[in-house]
Amino acid sequence: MTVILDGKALANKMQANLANEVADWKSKGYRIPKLVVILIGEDSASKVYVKNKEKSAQKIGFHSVVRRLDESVSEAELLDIIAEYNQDETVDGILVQLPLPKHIDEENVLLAIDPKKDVDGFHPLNVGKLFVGDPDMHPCTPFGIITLLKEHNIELVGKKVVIIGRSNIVGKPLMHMMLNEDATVTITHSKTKNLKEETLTADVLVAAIGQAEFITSDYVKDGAVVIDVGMNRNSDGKLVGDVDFADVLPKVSAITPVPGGVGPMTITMLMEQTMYQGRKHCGEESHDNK
Ligand SMILES: NC(=O)C1=CN([C@@H]2O[C@H](COP(=O)(O)OP(=O)(O)OC[C@H]3O[C@@H](n4cnc5c(N)ncnc54)[C@H](OP(=O)(O)O)[C@@H]3O)[C@@H](O)[C@H]2O)C=CC1
Ligand SMILES: Nc1nc(=O)c2c([nH]1)NC[C@@H]1CN(c3ccc(C(=O)N[C@@H](CCC(=O)O)C(=O)O)cc3)C=[N+]21
Ligand SMILES: [Mg+2]
Repeated sequence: MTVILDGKALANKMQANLANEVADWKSKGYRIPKLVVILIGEDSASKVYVKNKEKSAQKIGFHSVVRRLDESVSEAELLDIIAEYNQDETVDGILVQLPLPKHIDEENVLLAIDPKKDVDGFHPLNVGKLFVGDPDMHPCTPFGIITLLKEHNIELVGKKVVIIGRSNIVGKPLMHMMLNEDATVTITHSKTKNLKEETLTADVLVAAIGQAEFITSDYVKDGAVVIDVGMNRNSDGKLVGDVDFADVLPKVSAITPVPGGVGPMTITMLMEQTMYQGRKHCGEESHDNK
């Protein structure tokens, strides 16, 4: 029997738990966590993610601020705005939506965010902590994938995990998290020779490519677990993953759908990490309910 790894269901459950915790804090007069999302320009895909994040934050009861900046904002202005939120003690999490306009250096921006407020886990300090096996703030998409697999008791110890895609926001951090779970990890990319030879060895196959329905059943070993990170529009404008779901389904033991798989988990981990910071700063010593 094939298990559909329902990210939406787990996201709803985890977000309901967070909402209960926030309601409890409210009743005690504690300060409520605040998440600031900085969105630059008019990229419509980015706006959808930002809207989903805002919806979840409001449902949980967090203070949620979306700071929209014009495409033409300078790097210096953006760094000043980040510094302002770093200093603001009522702000627990700061996220700058990627990708950035070309005139802004991504590394400078990620370095500017206080690592303690870096709910995306993209600051080099947090990246380094993950690399040495002592993570603090995690990148949300890979963290969501690990959380979903654990919820379904899918064993990772000693398993062969093959990741397609080596981005800093998905593939590379997931490689480290899988290593920290004692999996044996292979990472592949556009220069990989004989990709299929690699993917056919996978007990757990993760597609983070950005190409609609690229992975068909001939890439997948019988009984594998398939995780689809992709968010693509197909020719009819429908949201589809990097995996051809219907083609692969009969072959796998478990699979994530798109939508309703990894996406909602990404947002939930963002909320969890905002709460994680909030738990340190919204307790009895800081119950001024700002
Ligand atoms: N669900 C969620 O929460 C999230 C979804 N996404 C989605 O996941 C997908 C990947 O995102 P992201 O990691 O940012 O993507 P990037 O575009 O940064 O990276 C894509 C990776 O796929 C590799 N690749 C591209 N084509 C091929 C190919 N034909 N064969 C093998 N490897 C290939 C690239 O190789 P190379 O390095 O050689 O170029 C690269 O490493 C996108 O669809 C994105 O929208 C992203 C983040 C969160
Ligand atoms: N600093 C930064 N952090 C990010 O985490 C980040 C980013 N920049 N840039 C863009 C990518 C992409 N990403 C998604 C998050 C949720 C959904 C999501 O909610 N998907 C829903 C449905 C989407 C819809 O409403 O159609 C689903 O899969 O069910 C998708 C994609 C976060 N990213
Ligand atoms: Mg990218």
